[in-house]
Amino acid sequence: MKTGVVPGLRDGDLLRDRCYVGGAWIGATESIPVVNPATGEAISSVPKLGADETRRAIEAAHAAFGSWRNETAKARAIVLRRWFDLIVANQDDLARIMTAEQGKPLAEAKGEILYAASFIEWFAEQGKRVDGDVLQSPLSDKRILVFKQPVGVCAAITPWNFPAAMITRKVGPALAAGCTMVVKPATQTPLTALALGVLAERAGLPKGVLSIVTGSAKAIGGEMTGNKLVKKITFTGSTEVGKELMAQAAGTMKKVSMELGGNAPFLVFDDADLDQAVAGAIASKFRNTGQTCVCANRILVQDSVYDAFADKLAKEVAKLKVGNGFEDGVGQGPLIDEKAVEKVEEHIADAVAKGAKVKLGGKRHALGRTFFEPTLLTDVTPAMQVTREETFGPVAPLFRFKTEDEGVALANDTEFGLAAYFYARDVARVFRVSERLEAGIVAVNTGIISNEVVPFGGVKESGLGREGSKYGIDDYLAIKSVTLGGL
Ligand SMILES: NC(=O)C1=CN([C@@H]2O[C@H](COP(=O)(O)OP(=O)(O)OC[C@H]3O[C@@H](n4cnc5c(N)ncnc54)[C@H](OP(=O)(O)O)[C@@H]3O)[C@@H](O)[C@H]2O)C=CC1
Ligand SMILES: O=C(O)CCCC(=O)O
Repeated sequence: MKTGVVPGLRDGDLLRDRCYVGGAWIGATESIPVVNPATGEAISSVPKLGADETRRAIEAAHAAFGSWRNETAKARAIVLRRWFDLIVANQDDLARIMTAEQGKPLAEAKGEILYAASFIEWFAEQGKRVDGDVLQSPLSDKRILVFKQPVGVCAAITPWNFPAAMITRKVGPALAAGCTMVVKPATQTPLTALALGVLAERAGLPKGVLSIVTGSAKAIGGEMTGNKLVKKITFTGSTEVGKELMAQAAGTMKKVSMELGGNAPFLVFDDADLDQAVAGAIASKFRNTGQTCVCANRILVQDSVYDAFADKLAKEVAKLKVGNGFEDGVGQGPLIDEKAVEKVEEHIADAVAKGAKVKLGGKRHALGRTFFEPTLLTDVTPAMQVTREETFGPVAPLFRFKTEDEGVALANDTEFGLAAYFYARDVARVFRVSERLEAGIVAVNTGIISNEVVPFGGVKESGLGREGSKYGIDDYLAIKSVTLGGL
């Protein structure tokens, strides 16, 4: 494997063009190129696997389940801790692989690697705290116990925007709980996933406990959702595909977790600290060049502070440096592909046609390809496409509202309910609005909500289940009651 396409990579062995199935690294007759979105250059290729290889991975996971579940939680935690240590030790190389295939700036990629590692460390510990229960029996001759047991073989499908963290946020709790797992990473970012697989193997994870398959989404997804050995499907990605997978999984009544699309409101009330609100808006809106499901998608600003906020925000947006993620000082990398750029252009064109004004940016960046200018739109109204759909790009649309009730109603006027942000200083308002926002994740006076301790997940069409946090392991456990009679 040539490593020059990942600048500065020290351990070339991390860059794999094979998949990890049942403890072996396998190829296929067909392969899929992996392209650097900043340069268009092919980095490598990965095998185009299908249903047969996925079935093999599932069968290996099934075979491994018996012994993995019977290990003590402490023994599993020791292996997971070794994996965590290796991820941290190799953070620089992993980040370089990620920047090459995903485009995000190197510093942001390193941040994601540590974020990803934190889920392995956290769940290694949490696994030791999965306790059963003894319930108060309503009958004097009976005792009622509760066991918590691993659900079994799990299958995960993950997106390209967080090539490491979306995997570890699923694998960490699954393996800590005693489940085994087959992962299908996004076709655009499989190399980070495979590198994590290399480190899992080095950490001593038994064969079959974790497999990573790349290839045809429909064939792999079809096998994962149809195979009776799989007891749980966990997915992060678009709502459209999530619904499809959920319908497919219904055939064998699998447990499902869905982290789907968002349309996050970001409210700025008249009592907000505007400088802090601007900093939060930049952090939330422009993280990963606007390509996260928790990015602020609609910035709703109270009338009396609208102009001041817009001016302050424009000054900060203008400072964002666009470029190849390997260059120093770059804060905004490329978008993932041409289709993503077209979606951003479509949202801007639609908004402008309906009366919005481009305060800053608004077009492809002079660097060409998939680079886009950080954009600020004002006078945006609910009639515009950007109000309904996730833009998934560096566009900050500013809406105006008059009263708290109107702001909250606008914020909730979406079928999505993942993240919601607001800036306010009045304590009563902070409580009121936190309670009224229809979202799984609410951020008050901050633009960043992601760490291993916060429960992550949505309501409405943003999905089901919670990842990370002390609750995240529950999705990988089945509760069994045991009633003892004749006492
Ligand atoms: N909630 C979130 O975190 C994310 C939301 N999105 C939203 O979705 C939009 C589209 O992004 P996109 O990458 O296409 O998201 P998708 O939902 O299409 O992709 C996410 C994952 O699902 C896989 N997949 C796609 N189709 C199927 C299928 N029929 N069966 C099984 N697996 C499937 C993909 O595989 P493959 O890569 O092989 O196609 C990938 O691994 C974005 O613009 C954004 O709005 C996108 C990414 C993350
Ligand atoms: O965009 C996503 O796919 C969700 C991950 C973002 C985060 O964990 O903060």
